[in-house]
Amino acid sequence: MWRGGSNTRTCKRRFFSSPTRSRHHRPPYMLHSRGSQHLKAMAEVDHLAAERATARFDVEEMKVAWAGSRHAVHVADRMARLVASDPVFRKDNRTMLSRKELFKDTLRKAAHAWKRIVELRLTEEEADLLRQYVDQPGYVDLHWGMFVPAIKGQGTEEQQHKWLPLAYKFQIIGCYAQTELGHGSNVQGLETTATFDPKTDEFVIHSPTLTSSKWWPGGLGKASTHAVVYARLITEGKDYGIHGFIVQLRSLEDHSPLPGVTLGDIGGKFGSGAYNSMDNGVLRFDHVRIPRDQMLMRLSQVTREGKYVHSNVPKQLLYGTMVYVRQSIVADASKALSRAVCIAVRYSAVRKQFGSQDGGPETQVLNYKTQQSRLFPLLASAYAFRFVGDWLNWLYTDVTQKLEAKDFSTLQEAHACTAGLKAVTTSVTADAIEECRKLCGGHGYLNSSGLPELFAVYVPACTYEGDNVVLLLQLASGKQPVGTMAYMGKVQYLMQCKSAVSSAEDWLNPDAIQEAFEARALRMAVNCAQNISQAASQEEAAGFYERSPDLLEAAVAHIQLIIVTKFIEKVHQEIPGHGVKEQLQALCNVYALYILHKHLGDFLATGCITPRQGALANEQLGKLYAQVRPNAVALVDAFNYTDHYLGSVLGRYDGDVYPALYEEAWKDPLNETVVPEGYHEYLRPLIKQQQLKLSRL
Ligand SMILES: CCCCCCCC/C=C\CCCCCCCCCCCCC/C=C/C(=O)SCCNC(=O)CCNC(=O)[C@H](O)C(C)(C)COP(=O)(O)OP(=O)(O)OC[C@H]1O[C@@H](n2cnc3c(N)ncnc32)[C@H](O)[C@@H]1OP(=O)(O)O
Ligand SMILES: Cc1cc2nc3c(=O)[nH]c(=O)nc-3n(C[C@H](O)[C@H](O)[C@H](O)COP(=O)(O)OP(=O)(O)OC[C@H]3O[C@@H](n4cnc5c(N)ncnc54)[C@H](O)[C@@H]3O)c2cc1C
Repeated sequence: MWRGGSNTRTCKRRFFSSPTRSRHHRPPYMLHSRGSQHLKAMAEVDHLAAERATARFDVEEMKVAWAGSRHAVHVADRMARLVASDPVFRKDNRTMLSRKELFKDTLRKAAHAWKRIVELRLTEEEADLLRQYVDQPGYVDLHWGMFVPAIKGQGTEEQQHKWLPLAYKFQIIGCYAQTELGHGSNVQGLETTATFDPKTDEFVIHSPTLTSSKWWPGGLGKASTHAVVYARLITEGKDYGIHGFIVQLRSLEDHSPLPGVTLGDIGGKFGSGAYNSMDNGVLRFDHVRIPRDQMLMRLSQVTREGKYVHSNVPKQLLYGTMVYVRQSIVADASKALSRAVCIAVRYSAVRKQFGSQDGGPETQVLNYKTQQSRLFPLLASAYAFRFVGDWLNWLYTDVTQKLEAKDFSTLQEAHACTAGLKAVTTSVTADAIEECRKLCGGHGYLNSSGLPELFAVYVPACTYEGDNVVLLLQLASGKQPVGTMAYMGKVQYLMQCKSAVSSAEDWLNPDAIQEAFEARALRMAVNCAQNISQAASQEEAAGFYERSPDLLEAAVAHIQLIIVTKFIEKVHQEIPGHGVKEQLQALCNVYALYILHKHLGDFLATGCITPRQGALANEQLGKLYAQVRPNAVALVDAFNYTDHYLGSVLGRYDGDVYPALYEEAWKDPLNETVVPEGYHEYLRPLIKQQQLKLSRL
């Protein structure tokens, strides 16, 4: 019932029928969209071969651990190669396109992707992977990611029967129109109205103020024909709060806006390329009429007479689509982070600076301890987010099944986990992409490094689907010691326990890590609760407001505990492949001890560990970095990304960075002419004027 989308890992639904399937068996380094001569040259050199030779584990098996199964590796590989080998999906020129060109390119790619999906009879799982590897935000994401899930989750069976087949075949294109100019975070503050008119059996959708204009919905600006619009339901003179309605916006004949509908794009966004491929839109309604049965009526209904009837389910199920997308955003965080880390690790192995005063080889920057201490925690975080993302997907599927059976007991836990994990993983990932840019020095600032665009396209994830601060504050409510909160049941022990760590190696014991993280999270939560009750002599809300910065930190501590716990659980499982488990163990320890080191103040202030134990954790961290070093390149190879998907001259599989950087520079439109446009208008007159002045002296 709550469910927005389907679990793509298991779904085998095919889109239409077709005679053939494509088969590609080339290794990733053959997948550049360049000429065959270049491919030949690339196959001959592997500047990272020495790095790959030092790996102490089976990379192919690590690919399986990363992807989740052999099947997942195989499908992802096939879809990535399908995209990389198709010239329509070229993206190396993206940052040089104008907004109009970029948008048209997005439409072309989406149409071509759909054509291939139908021709090759791809399953839903394959189609979604193809969408991901095309790697260009567009209306398709919102159509499949929010419009369809909203109808699935909030529509009655009858409504699903009517609307979903149209949406599945792209006979209509939908978006998710919730946010308004005046309100985004505060959903209950939305102003758009849907007033029932019993005379005509219709709802009248209206934007009463400027601030009630829908603002931001992706796909709305130019592409969508329909939207799920969130509006205040008014019937029999009473306001029943926010509900969802399916509203047609544009003609299915010529795409013109329907009467009473004003809509357009909200304008250019941060960075070149990046999220500018998306038509985030503005929408106003002037008394637009829709039939009553276009209110999404699974959770509540309005009868023909105008009576409001609420089904006996929690009203928060209305937010189900957001929960669905939040859990998919957590899975995406590990993808974005691993891309950035892959680029930074490979380039750091290629890049050399200093170290030789006599003309001998310089030092690979990856060998600098400072580079390792900045980069390896990010590598470990990528793996950590991947595994916690898998767990969250499981939790989401589980809660969805329970909801189908009218069991709402895990709803709050699922909301808290998706909200908190979305907030922490996206914030860390956005910062990490920027850190990877810096780790690549000056070349990281070039668009051809792929990092500026990756950052620009990723950073709104900290805001959309719920501002991260607003989401973290959601964790503070309704804490019952169940599920991931179960450790709170051990309050007496955790409030007074002392860590037994007495050597750096002791920090390799997962129990020691787990206990320190649990004690820290619990003590921070208890401190908050005490401070709130002290601050709130009159009412709890005042104390909550007063202490909200502390609550935020306590929420982060709780989420970090979940991530650490899920990583430890993963490593406890049976993991096949030579050395794979050992590498994951090392990365798990890097992740946990890095967080401990970074938030040492929390651990010390709450008395969970002593300053000496903190120092020992840092000592162990240094040893772990040395352990990761020879495996670093192979650990990013295990992400199994094609050069096309990475989109970075610095992150190339073959490490042949310099010719690629050089070649890329010449492709810039500024280099189309030797003498730039504007020379005769501005440069020449200036130079001549100065020459004239000088000759007069
Ligand atoms: C190329 C062609 C390819 C074709 C391919 C086809 C193949 C397709 C195959 C598969 C498809 C898959 C596709 C997936 C794609 C996915 C891509 C996704 C792209 C992402 C793009 C993002 C675009 C962005 C969209 C948006 O941003 S939408 C708008 C989002 N807005 C928000 O998030 C608003 C945030 N605010 C809130 O959520 C709420 O206002 C609030 C802050 C939670 C406060 O709620 P409120 O009710 O006002 O008050 P409270 O008192 O705080 O809460 C009351 C109560 O309710 C609980 N609660 C709150 N929320 C929830 C919840 N969600 N669930 C359960 N419970 C909830 C809360 O805890 C309180 O509980 P208590 O009373 O017990 O304390
Ligand atoms: C790229 C992009 C795509 C989007 N796509 C869609 C879409 O498809 N459909 C859709 O409906 N919406 C979409 N949105 C809108 C998005 O969901 C909202 O922007 C988001 O929910 C944040 O809301 P806001 O803009 O109102 O921020 P605000 O709430 O105004 O945030 C401003 C500041 O106030 C702080 N703040 C707000 N409330 C509190 C509080 N209670 N306590 C403490 N601090 C607070 C925030 O932390 C932030 O620092 C998109 C946004 C972006 C950027």
